[in-house]
Amino acid sequence: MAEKRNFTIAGNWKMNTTLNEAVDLVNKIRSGAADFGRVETIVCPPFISLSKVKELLEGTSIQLGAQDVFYEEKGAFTGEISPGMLSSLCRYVIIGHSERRTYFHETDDVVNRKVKAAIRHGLKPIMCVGENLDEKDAGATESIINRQISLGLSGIESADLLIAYEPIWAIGTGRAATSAYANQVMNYIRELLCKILHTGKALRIPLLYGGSVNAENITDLLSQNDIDGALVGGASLKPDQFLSIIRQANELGSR
Ligand SMILES: O=C[C@H](O)COP(=O)(O)O
Repeated sequence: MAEKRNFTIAGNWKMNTTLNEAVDLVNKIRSGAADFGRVETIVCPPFISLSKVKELLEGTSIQLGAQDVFYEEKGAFTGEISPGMLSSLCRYVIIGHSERRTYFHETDDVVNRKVKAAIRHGLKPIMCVGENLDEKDAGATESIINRQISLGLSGIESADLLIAYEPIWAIGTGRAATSAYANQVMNYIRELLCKILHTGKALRIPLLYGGSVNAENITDLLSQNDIDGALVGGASLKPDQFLSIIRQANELGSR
């Protein structure tokens, strides 16, 4: 996808920031990000801060995302948040992050239901996939990705979504995948999407890389043909780092 140079940079704040800290963080990002118009910048704070962060982002081009959503519309599901509750607040929602798959036992079927529910409500899912270290070492990366994408997107024809490839062994470890490795897997994902969806649709789906992305490795990663952006964890909590990542994406997109 050498011609596609409108990058997407999403910050996943995970379970970090109180309401006050979220306000402080978004104010710093907002004031620094004004000139980076070629980049679709997304911040994904915890649920409790979505409403306030939405207010603070008004008048900017920075988009808001949630970190999860339930698939039911409403009812007796204590602690859950429905797609209808989110759709008036955010444009994006992360679904199937490996931390949810690992700690909250989310299956591909649950991920699929969530993706369908989000799309039904006009939210853009950022569906996460990725192999763990044992799977990588066993040479099973492609079969794991194949399963997660085929089942996660089962019955879905819309291209209004993003895929985040996050090798689990690279998340929060400071050891990002090499850009060549990430691009190879993401090229596989692109080809898989072309088989599952109409090719024209598949080519429109942004593929984000996630796993120890920082200001030092972002340009190298985004220089790869099949990497359209990044899902950033730890570095998205540091305004200088996050702004540097967006700035570099903007510069690369402007060339
Ligand atoms: O959602 C973000 C990813 O899990 C990456 O996190 P990280 O940048 O801290 O490795």
